[in-house]
Amino acid sequence: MDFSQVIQLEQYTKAAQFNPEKNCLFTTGTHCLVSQGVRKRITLPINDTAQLVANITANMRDLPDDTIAFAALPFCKTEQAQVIIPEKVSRWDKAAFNAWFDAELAPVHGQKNHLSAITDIQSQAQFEQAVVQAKQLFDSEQLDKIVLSKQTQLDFEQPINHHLVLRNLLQQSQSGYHFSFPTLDGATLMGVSPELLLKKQAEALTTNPLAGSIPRDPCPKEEAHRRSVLFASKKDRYEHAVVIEDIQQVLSPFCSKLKIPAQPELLSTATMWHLSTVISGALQHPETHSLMIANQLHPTPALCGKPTSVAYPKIAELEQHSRGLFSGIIGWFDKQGNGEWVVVIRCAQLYKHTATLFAGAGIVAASDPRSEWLETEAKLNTMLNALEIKQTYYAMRNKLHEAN
Ligand SMILES: C=C(O[C@@H]1C=C(C(=O)O)C=C[C@H]1O)C(=O)O
Repeated sequence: MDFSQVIQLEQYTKAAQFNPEKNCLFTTGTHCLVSQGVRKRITLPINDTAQLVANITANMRDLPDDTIAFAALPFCKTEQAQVIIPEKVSRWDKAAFNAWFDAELAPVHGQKNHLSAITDIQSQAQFEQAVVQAKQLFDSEQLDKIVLSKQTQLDFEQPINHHLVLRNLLQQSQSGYHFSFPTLDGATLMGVSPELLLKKQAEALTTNPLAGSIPRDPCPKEEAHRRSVLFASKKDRYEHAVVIEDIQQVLSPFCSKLKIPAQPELLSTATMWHLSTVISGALQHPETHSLMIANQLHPTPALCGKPTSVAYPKIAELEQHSRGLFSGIIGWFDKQGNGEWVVVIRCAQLYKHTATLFAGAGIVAASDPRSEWLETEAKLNTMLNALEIKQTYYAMRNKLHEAN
């Protein structure tokens, strides 16, 4: 599917309205893909990439040529990918979808989300302690970088209003890749990722890794200061360089051309600044499936560490919980293997009265444990804003802090 071609705007009928608890959504650039119905739902192991692609190809073989599927792959290679092949996928202009969704939402505007409790799966002290422990690993020179994350569970008085959260995500983050995916456990994985792992269209490849971050600030003067601090930060430039080096190693064997800018740029989301590099390439074999490459890039050192084989088991040890789909990858692909994959960050798993939020930060030898914790707090703001609970969240946090 080539999104550079003119897209026909399809109007939904009342009977086929988009429901975040049932349908998949993925936005990219100025377009939005939304699913209707489920033709097939499958789970597939991801530890063997060639087998994964063979399984996917076999499952799509007898389907019409214009079939599009959505999938979410977990962080951990011993877990399974969830694939949804819908009955139908509509392609919308993103602004038109946004306006339509907002208008459709009018009757449920009143149903706000009221936060009742916060449960940290790792406390601030535990997270900072894990950073200290990780820094000791750098001393023994086993590791260049490791990404540590936390999960926070938020409980609400009523079941979460999924429509409202998605509407807010679409409106608050104009750029980025919005996604909504109904997972097998009955939850909805919803968020807006700023990070493109891979876009593949015929022979053309693009990836846009982010690593090295600083929270945004409402004051323009402070904002300008933060941008220059981030751009000049040796610690963040190193964190970023480790990712670029790894991606270059994975992509080179696939590509006849690979263009990697000599230095990163700054990219902003609604809440953060990041160091960003847009890498483009041409494939030697244009028929290579996007997942063949994406599953080998995943997890990059932006979400895991370097070397991957050392960072991977250390993450399990230091975080002491499973990431599940968080920091995995999510995207769409067509029968020809074209597709787009983004990393599962700035998101939440919504289930009945509960939202589980995820945030991580890249740790290198020069990391300061408190700053890394604050970075993860700032990264939660995307979802706190979308849930419309930021003020209550911080008020409750302060109370918890005082009580301890
Ligand atoms: C892990 C997250 O973000 C990742 C880590 C980053 C960093 O360490 O600077 C930046 C972007 C992402 O690659 C997250 O948002 O939860």
